[in-house]
Formats: sequence, C-alpha cells, structure tokens
Amino acid sequence: MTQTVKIAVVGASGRMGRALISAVSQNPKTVLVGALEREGADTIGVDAHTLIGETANEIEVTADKDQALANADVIIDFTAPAATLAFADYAAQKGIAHIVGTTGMSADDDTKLAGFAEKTTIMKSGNMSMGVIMLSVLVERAAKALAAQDWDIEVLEMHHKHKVDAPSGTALLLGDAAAAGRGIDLADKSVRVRDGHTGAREEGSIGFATLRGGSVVGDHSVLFAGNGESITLSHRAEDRGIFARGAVNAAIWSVSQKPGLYSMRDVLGLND
Ligand SMILES: NC(=O)c1ccc[n+]([C@@H]2O[C@H](COP(=O)([O-])OP(=O)(O)OC[C@H]3O[C@@H](n4cnc5c(N)ncnc54)[C@H](O)[C@@H]3O)[C@@H](O)[C@H]2O)c1
Ligand SMILES: O=C(O)C1=N[C@H](C(=O)O)CCC1
Repeated sequence: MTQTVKIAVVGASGRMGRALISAVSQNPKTVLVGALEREGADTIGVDAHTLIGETANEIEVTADKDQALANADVIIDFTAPAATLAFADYAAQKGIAHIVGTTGMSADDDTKLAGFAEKTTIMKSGNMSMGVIMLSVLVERAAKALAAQDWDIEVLEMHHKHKVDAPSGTALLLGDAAAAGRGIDLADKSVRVRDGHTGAREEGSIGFATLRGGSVVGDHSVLFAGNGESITLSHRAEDRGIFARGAVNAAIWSVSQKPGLYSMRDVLGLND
C-alpha cells in the first residue's frame, strides 16, 4: 500500500489556503501535518480544520516555520513571491517537495526558484486546474496551425477585486503556450499595456488585457483574430477547489520525482 502523503499548507488562512486545507482533508491519499501563516495573522492558534467549518483535528495555524513544515513530505504554497522564495530555500535545505501556485513572480524570482530546484522537487504553475492546462494545449496547437495565416493573438482575463498581480499567472501561461505554438519567446513579443496613441498593432505580438472586479474566481479567453473571422478559446473557474485539487494531485505526484523544476503538464503526463 502507498504511504499517505504528509502536506503542509503555507498561507493557510488565505482564500487558496482554506481551499487547500479542504482539498487535503477530502483526499484519502493525503493528510495535513502543518498550517503556516505570517507572523501577526489573526488566525494564529486557530485549528486549521475549523477555518473550513470542519471538526478540529489538532493542526493549529502557526507562524513557526519548523513546527509547521518539519514533518511534511510536501509544502503547498499559494502566498506571495518573497514568501515563496523563502519557502523554496527552506524546502531545498530539508529535501521537502514544493508545490508553488504563487503568481506575480519576476524573471529573477524564477531564476532563483530554478536554483532551489537543483536540490528538491518544485512544481510551479500559474494555474493548477485541469481545464486551464487542457486549454493551454489547445492554444498552443491553434497558434501553431494559424501561424502561417498570421492571425493576431490576444489574451483577456478577469479576476476578483482583491487580486494584486497582473497579468494573471494563467494569462502568462496561456501567452507562453501561444508563443510556443508560434515558435517565439513571449518576453520578446508580449504587449502587456496599451494606453493613448499606441500606433497600429505590431505584427506577431501577443497582447494582454486585464479586468478586475467583484468576486470573479478567474475567467480567461485567448482570441485569435483573423481577416474577417475570429476564434475564442475560453475557461471559467467557478470554484477555487479546481486549483486546490490540482495542487494536491501535484503534491501526491511530486513525492516520487527527482529534484527539478516541473510544470502541471509534467504532472498530467502531457510532456511524455
Ligand atoms: N496557480 C493557481 O492555480 C492559483 C490559483 C489561485 C490563486 N493563485 C495565486 O495564489 C496566491 C494567493 O492567492 P489568494 O487569493 O489565496 O491570496 P490571499 O491573500 O487570500 O492569501 C495569501 C495568504 O498567504 C499568507 N502569507 C503571505 N506571506 C506569508 C508568509 N511569509 N508566511 C506565511 N503566510 C504568508 C497571507 O497572510 C495570506 O493569508 C496569489 O499569488 C494568487 O495569484 C494561484
Ligand atoms: O485568484 C487568483 O489570484 C488567481 N490566480 C491565478 C492566476 O494569477 O492566474 C489563477 C486564477 C486565480
């Protein structure tokens, strides 16, 4: 019989932290062994399962990193860029796998993360839902198929009013998929803001548009605009459970992987 995977959730009382505690508790292959929050958070000392309306089970939210993480096989981390780099350092030193959902990380942050991945297994994805990863595969194929016909590609996203980074990690993941289909580097071709007299659209660019408001969990569309016709490929997240379940599946997968930096396509076997 395979062993139960011991999981610590960091950012435990955030929107995703609560969804993760719930997903870990619902998965028969995983158990919650730690719940970490930042110093001063008002949930410190609260039982993690009571945060999601379940019966207390003795895992208290703590700001003590060693207490929360020491017994974990895997850390699941949907927090903020600086915190994620600190957790990656800790995970690399202790040989704990690290599942990173945090978005808004810079290119420099990603380079540091790749360095930590030489010592432990890190899986990072701007979106952990099955639907978005499938959408990214379709976007890559469409971008490749339409490249010769010179269709313009635009990525549109909308999220709740509390979101602090833009474009979303998902929009960038979809932009990367489109760029891969085109055989180009997104960093060289992306247009992330338009304002004022911008001039005509640069041929071959990939544009981004960001909307924020209300409680929207996450809407993404990739538009392929041709001459006299257009195609839109879309995904709508209705519940944060889709991201949390994807992260928990990635955590189960991660314990049998060698050190390295992986993506959700690796978890789903789409790179084999
Ligand atoms: N990859 C995905 O599938 C996916 C899905 C949803 C959200 N996200 C990303 O996850 C991140 C969190 O989103 P959210 O909506 O849950 O935000 P949130 O603000 O509700 O939660 C973040 C939590 O992290 C905690 N935190 C910050 N620094 C910490 C530290 N040093 N130690 C411990 N805890 C710390 C905060 O106190 C907060 O409770 C964002 O970057 C978001 O874009 C990714
Ligand atoms: O709520 C958020 O924040 C989300 N972040 C991810 C992103 O940046 O794409 C995934 C969707 C929800």
